[in-house]
Amino acid sequence: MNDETILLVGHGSREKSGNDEIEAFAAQWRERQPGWRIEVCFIEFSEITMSEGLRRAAEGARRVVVVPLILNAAGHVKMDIPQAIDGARLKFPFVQFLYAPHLQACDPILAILRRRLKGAMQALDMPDPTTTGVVILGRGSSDRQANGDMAKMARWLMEETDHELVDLAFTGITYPRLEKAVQRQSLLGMTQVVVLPYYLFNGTLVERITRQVEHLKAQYPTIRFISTKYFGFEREIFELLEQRVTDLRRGAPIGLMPCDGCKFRDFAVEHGLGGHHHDDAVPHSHDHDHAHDHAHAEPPHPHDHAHDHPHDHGHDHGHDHAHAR
Ligand SMILES: C[C@@]1(CC(=O)O)c2cc3[nH]c(cc4nc(cc5[nH]c(cc(n2)[C@H]1CCC(=O)O)[C@@](C)(CC(=O)O)[C@@H]5CCC(=O)O)C(CC(=O)O)=C4CCC(=O)O)c(CCC(=O)O)c3CC(=O)O
Ligand SMILES: [Co+2]
Repeated sequence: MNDETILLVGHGSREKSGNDEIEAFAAQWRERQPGWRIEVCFIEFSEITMSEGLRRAAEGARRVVVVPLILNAAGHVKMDIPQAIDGARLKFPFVQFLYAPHLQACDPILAILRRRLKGAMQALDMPDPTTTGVVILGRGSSDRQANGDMAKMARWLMEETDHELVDLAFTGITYPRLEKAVQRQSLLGMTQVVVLPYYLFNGTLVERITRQVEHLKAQYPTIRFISTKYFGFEREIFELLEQRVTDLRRGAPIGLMPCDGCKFRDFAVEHGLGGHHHDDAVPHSHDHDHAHDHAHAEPPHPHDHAHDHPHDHGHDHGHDHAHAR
């Protein structure tokens, strides 16, 4: 399929090494999939903006598959990328643009967290998990749906391990912050604390986390701290993205997102944005947590995040969250 471009959308960072890692990730992906034409662009902090990336991807292509290299769905996934795609559709009317779902809080991501936690426990010489607190440290957003998905991961990790205390903290925007989570874990008698940054690549935030953990070590000399590596290059990330691409090519409905807790609901209703089905009494029983088990065909769901579904004319933005049309 040489008339198709995969456009990988990374977040981007002021810390150049983070952007270099995303380029390196794309290079590794090309090695895994030599037949695919893979381009890269960034939401922020790069000359290769989304509009530039979309232009490059559209060149000589009949179809562009936009694949966000993003963990959670907040403003970037719900607003920024769809807006950029809308712009590209106007500029390149003969190119079809498909929008894949973000990575999501799902079992493959949980597998990475479990591997990181296991490695940390080994590095600590396997202490008692009941006195070893865990803190999943997410970026945080003002979207409670995205923040809630992280809470789900903390819960799942607790259910899959012997750690009794798996907390969630955020680097910014929302609370609690790492310091508060550690303060609580200290009061509850934890003698080890494992910090699991929920990040894909290096950046100013990851570097800040490293400094914060050093600070905490000095502040709590009786607690042993360990902070694990971000997970952009893990096998599961490549596999999730590949699943996204093959699902979209098949035209499978994927990445269903429930409306519960969605911060753009009122905005969309107020502005009468077409295609936004928040008021429909659609049961969310088939809200998929992972994009893996989509072998069964389902009718398109209004929250189907597979934008520009090839068989879904006139409703090309499945999860129509308030992007202007
Ligand atoms: C350092 C900083 C940039 C700077 O100023 O240098 C930075 C950096 C990075 N953000 C990343 C990720 C995300 N950023 C957001 C959202 C926002 N990020 C914003 C600020 C900042 N982000 C600056 C620090 C401010 C501070 O001190 O806290 C906000 C406030 C303003 C804005 O950017 O619009 C806006 C809040 C919107 C709201 O209110 O909700 C979301 C959620 C979403 O989608 O909206 C995700 C998750 C994406 C996912 O889920 O993957 C990554 C990639 C991490 C990785 O690799 O995983 C980096 C790279 C790095 O760390 O350098
Ligand atoms: Co950010």
